[in-house]
Amino acid sequence: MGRVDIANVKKTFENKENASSFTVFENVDLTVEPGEFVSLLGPSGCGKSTLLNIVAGLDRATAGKVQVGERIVKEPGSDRGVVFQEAALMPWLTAVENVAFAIRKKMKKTEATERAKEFLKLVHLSKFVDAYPHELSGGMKQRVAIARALAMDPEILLMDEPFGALDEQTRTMLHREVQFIWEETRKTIIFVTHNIREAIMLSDRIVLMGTRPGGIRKIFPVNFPRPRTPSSQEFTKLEAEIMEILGGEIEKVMREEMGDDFHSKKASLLYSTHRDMGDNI
Ligand SMILES: Nc1ncnc2c1ncn2[C@@H]1O[C@H](COP(=O)(O)OP(=O)(O)OP(=O)(O)O)[C@@H](O)[C@H]1O
Repeated sequence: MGRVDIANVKKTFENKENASSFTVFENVDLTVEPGEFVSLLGPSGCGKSTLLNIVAGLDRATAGKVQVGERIVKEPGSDRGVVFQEAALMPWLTAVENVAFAIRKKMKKTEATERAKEFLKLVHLSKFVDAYPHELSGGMKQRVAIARALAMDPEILLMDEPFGALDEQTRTMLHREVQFIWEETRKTIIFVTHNIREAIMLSDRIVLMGTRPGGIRKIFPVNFPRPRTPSSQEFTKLEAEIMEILGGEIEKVMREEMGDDFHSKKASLLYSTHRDMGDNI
């Protein structure tokens, strides 16, 4: 239950127009234990979303295999709930109707509504069950999306930069929320992020991915207790360790994208400014 095995996975995208191909990553091996919270962290384009989509069954691996428990992943399934950066709620339905819609085939309407309310309570939205998406803030919409994914009772929750589009304050609040949900439900969570602090705040382990060649660079266990404080010594020490490798990966990406315009000093300056602002990188 809830265990994810990613074995020797490779992903190549074919470009039919110019008959070329591009391998995003290969030899990716990762086991996520039941109830574990694992973040995928890495520079833009290293394939975090691609890997998550393969686990979700929304994309196929070119080689290797992904298993959830004993089942080989070939397509999306109710054992895996996905939350994306945009909540993608149906604007003509209220919060409770949005959540109930996702489970209405499995049970009677009244039961689906009750269950939807239960999960909106879990994400602390009881007061907003009858609100329409346009009446909700970005953070609230994401909480509805999380409630919708949880209402299907998946073994695994796959989250693709769920807070990437939100402001810092809302993101901090939702970190607490996700931590609470994870502690309450003990779902296995795989969480894609650009943000080192977010990864350290939430995860049991952080999987650092890189590019050219794409793959896993290093896995960092986060061994200190929650709730975690970014100013603590153990937090900043781990942040610096991760940054050391991630900084090099980001420079590689920038060098490739900017060609002759690239200045390594400028890149590290830009990077540390973003870091000091607690920003995404
Ligand atoms: N359908 C596709 N066809 C061709 N190339 C693709 C496709 N989807 C993704 N890619 C490429 O694969 C690489 C990995 O993309 P992916 O979105 O997984 O990276 P990422 O690490 O999640 O990036 P970001 O953090 O910017 O979202 C990128 O170079 C991207 O352009």
